[in-house]
Amino acid sequence: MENNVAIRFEHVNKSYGNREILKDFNLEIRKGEFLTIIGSSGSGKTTVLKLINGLISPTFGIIYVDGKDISKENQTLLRRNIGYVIQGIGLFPHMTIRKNIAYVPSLLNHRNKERTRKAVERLIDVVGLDRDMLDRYPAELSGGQRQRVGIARALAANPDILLMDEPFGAVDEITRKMLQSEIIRIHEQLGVTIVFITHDIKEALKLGTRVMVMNKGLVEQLDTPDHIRNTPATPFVKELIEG
Ligand SMILES: Nc1ncnc2c1ncn2[C@@H]1O[C@H](COP(=O)(O)OP(=O)(O)OP(=O)(O)O)[C@@H](O)[C@H]1O
Repeated sequence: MENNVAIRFEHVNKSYGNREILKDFNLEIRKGEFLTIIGSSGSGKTTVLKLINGLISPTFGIIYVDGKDISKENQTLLRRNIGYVIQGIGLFPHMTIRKNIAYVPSLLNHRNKERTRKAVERLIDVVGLDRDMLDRYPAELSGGQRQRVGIARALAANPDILLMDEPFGAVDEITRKMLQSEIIRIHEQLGVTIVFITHDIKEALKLGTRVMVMNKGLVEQLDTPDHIRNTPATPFVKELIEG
């Protein structure tokens, strides 16, 4: 496998009981790509994300991360290299923002407090929050600010891959726009591979270097935002674009 491939699904099938959710699913995501996934509810988007970080296993088929078959990898190490951001990220309410961000193995493991402090400050800068928020508690932040902390925490492990499941779903339109600009900047700055689920076609087209449209466990179209916009491959994609 070429070494510029971050994630690869090879003939993956995922069933829950006798319900087949993904059918002969194939996907290659290159390193540094920003892939957005959009599609009907229940089409298997979250299933794809959970398969990447080994939270669930395929029924058939193989998933490779950085060229390695993940079923043969140490799951803890795999997940350490993959950040996961979900809507309304569960911050620890009794810990300050500083502690919440530092609460990852790579920062906890070394005893160098100064290094941890610097790393946390760098992360809070990266997600565009003021440093004076570090000593507050999650309840003292707005929803959008908490979401930024969630991203900072996911980045704290210095992951190669960032999985984001509707991370901006619960915030107002203005905050959403700011978070979108922030994640584009973070992607450009850190070169991390991002897989991002959204229900908003505008968001999918704005953020993605490629967009995957899913419907009922199948890929309707996987293409650049321009191609999706200008040459929708199926009636489903056309309807999505025309809204
Ligand atoms: N643990 C489970 N057991 C049984 N069925 C499941 C399980 N997890 C998900 N499903 C089903 O699999 C299908 C795909 O779920 P998934 O969460 O991947 O969809 P999604 O595209 O992310 O949907 P949404 O946009 O609504 O979040 C759904 O029909 C869901 O009900």
